Amino acid sequence: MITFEDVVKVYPGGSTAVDHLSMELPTGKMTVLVGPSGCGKTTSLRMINRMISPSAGRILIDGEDVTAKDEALLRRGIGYVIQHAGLFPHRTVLDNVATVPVLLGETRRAARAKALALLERVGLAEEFAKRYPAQLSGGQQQRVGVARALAADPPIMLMDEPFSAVDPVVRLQLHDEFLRLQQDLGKTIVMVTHDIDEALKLGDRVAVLREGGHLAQFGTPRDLVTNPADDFVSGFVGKDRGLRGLSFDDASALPVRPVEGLELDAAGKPRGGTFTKADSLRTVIDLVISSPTGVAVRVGPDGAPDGLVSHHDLADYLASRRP
Ligand SMILES: Nc1ncnc2c1ncn2[C@@H]1O[C@H](COP(=O)(O)OP(=O)(O)OP(=O)(O)O)[C@@H](O)[C@H]1O
Repeated sequence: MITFEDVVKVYPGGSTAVDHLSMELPTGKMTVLVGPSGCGKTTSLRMINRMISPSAGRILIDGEDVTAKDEALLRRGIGYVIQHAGLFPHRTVLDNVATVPVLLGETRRAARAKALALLERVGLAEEFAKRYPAQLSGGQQQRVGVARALAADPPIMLMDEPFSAVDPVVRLQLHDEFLRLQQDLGKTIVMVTHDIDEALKLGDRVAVLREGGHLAQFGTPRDLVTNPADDFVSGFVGKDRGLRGLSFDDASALPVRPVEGLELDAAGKPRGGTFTKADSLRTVIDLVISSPTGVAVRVGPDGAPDGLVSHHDLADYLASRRP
């Protein structure tokens, strides 16, 4: 666990970047710091690995004050990924990733084998290994940045706007890949973004900061959407809060009608969009709205249709859930 205990940062010249920040970031989870420009996100992140020192208060990792640790040892346990990836321009992709394991004492051969495995892990084929960073797209560079941060296998990863320099389509793809990766790795991740959608999608916990380095709310994405602490948070989370809230509930309790006279394609699968019990209610609503027939088809684990939902069924179900 990473604990912020009443942390304050005042820069020379008097601007308060972080104001009495207290929060607990759980081990093995991803916590996202989000808020408008200048609210102290990057400053808070960099105090964790001591690139910046607090003016007051303490930051603890598993109960130990970071300032009590040897700085080099501390950083070895903390990977760092930044916007534009920050790769070494004159080293190949492979060497960018292999550098840290070599510094940590691995043989060049072992480090390269590890680097290749990591590149594959983040979705880069072997052919990219020999290229230089300038010969990659922004999204590919970002993947190399993540692979490089993972190379020392640090328990903690700090990520400062890692996905913001890539276009929106690639960004969504990177999000999904990253969520899958994190499911396997279970690192303690702290990520900074100014994009609330990114924060709500990726964060197990989200810290919303506001101007002057104040913590407006700390909670799960569901907490923020369904129970915003104040007008600032509800304004930041957005106007479609009601709809967003439905992305946190799955369709397991949604009643379905029996499947009758459903048109199937040659493979015996229903035409159009389908959902499973694990999909969110928001997904089901979207399917029903966009379906030419006005119904969405639920399928079982084998892909066979096992129920139908119409506009009316959805409206009735949502009405029945009202407190
Ligand atoms: N080295 C510095 N010296 C003086 N003031 C600084 C310094 N670094 C940051 N600040 C100020 O501290 C405040 C917080 O900055 P910080 O970079 O942590 O914000 P941020 O939320 O990460 O912003 P952004 O989203 O724009 O990157 C800002 O008002 C900034 O101008």
